[in-house]
Amino acid sequence: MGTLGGIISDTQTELPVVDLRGLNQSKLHTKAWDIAQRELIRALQSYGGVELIYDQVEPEIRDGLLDRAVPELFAENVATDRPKPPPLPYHGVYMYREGFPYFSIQLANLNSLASVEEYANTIWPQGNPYFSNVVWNYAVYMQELIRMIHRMILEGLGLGHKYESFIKSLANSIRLSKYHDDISSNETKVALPPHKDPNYLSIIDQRKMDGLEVEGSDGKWLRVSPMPNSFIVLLGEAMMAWSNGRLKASNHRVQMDVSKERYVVIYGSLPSQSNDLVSSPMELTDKEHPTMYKPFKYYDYLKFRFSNEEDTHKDTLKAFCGA
Ligand SMILES: O=C(O)CCC(=O)C(=O)O
Ligand SMILES: [Fe+2]
Repeated sequence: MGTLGGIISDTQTELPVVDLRGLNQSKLHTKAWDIAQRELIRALQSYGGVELIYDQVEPEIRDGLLDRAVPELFAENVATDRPKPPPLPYHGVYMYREGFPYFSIQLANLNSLASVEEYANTIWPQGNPYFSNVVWNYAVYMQELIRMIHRMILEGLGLGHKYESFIKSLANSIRLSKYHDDISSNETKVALPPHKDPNYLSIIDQRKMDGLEVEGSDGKWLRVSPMPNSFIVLLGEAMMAWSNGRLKASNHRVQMDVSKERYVVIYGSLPSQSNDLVSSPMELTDKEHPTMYKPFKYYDYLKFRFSNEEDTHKDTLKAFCGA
């Protein structure tokens, strides 16, 4: 344990760990940055996921979000007063999976404190400054981290010059999730079935309750048990397509004792609604890497994917836009 700026473990039983402590975008191309970038790419090529040690987020914000703001939100019965299904799958405010003790609230187009306040006002008519501030402060920290990861990915693929325009094309979202079933047995079971996220990247903060499992290249499930100062990052299908399959989308699931409550926060990057074409740059196609996916519109793919949810496509993205 403990190599600075590099990989700590990449055995087949654990997700690789990359240390980002001391790094930021003013440290581009220092030795530590280059090592971390290389190891990040390696992890995303073979697992589609990585544990990042990142200590820039104020502990009061992380604790406040997961220990207070999110539980208080779910205490408002947002999970039981289920409104109509959202107009766009994975994009409305409310999400759940039929038959699983999982419920999630997504705040899309997260671009200002006012956008969080607007949502908070729908739950608490007098507003809830604690909730709004903690969610927005967390989003600001995540924005910095997600930019750093995208920069490492683009540079690692030799496309650093596309970074600014890529970042401009992104939207961000935050999902607040709760897992719990009102049962007395302490049985461990699948609480969220295996899936790939459709977006570019997901940064998961689960803190005290484990449950996330990532499929390794040998098909075995790796139990993820992040350290208190780390985050789990998973690559989604849009990034796999953009990278022309050079990076892999992580297949993952949640397995846990659902008689206990588990809260999770996921910050994500995805194509913006006004410009949602996912098209792999031609630099990533050559003889050894023929085109894997035709350019596609992200929101069309979401509709396809979620209208085929019960379908048994082994690879939904390929079925939609495979070349
Ligand atoms: O709860 C977790 O750890 C991951 C949840 C997840 O994969 C999702 O909501 O897409
Ligand atoms: Fe997921």
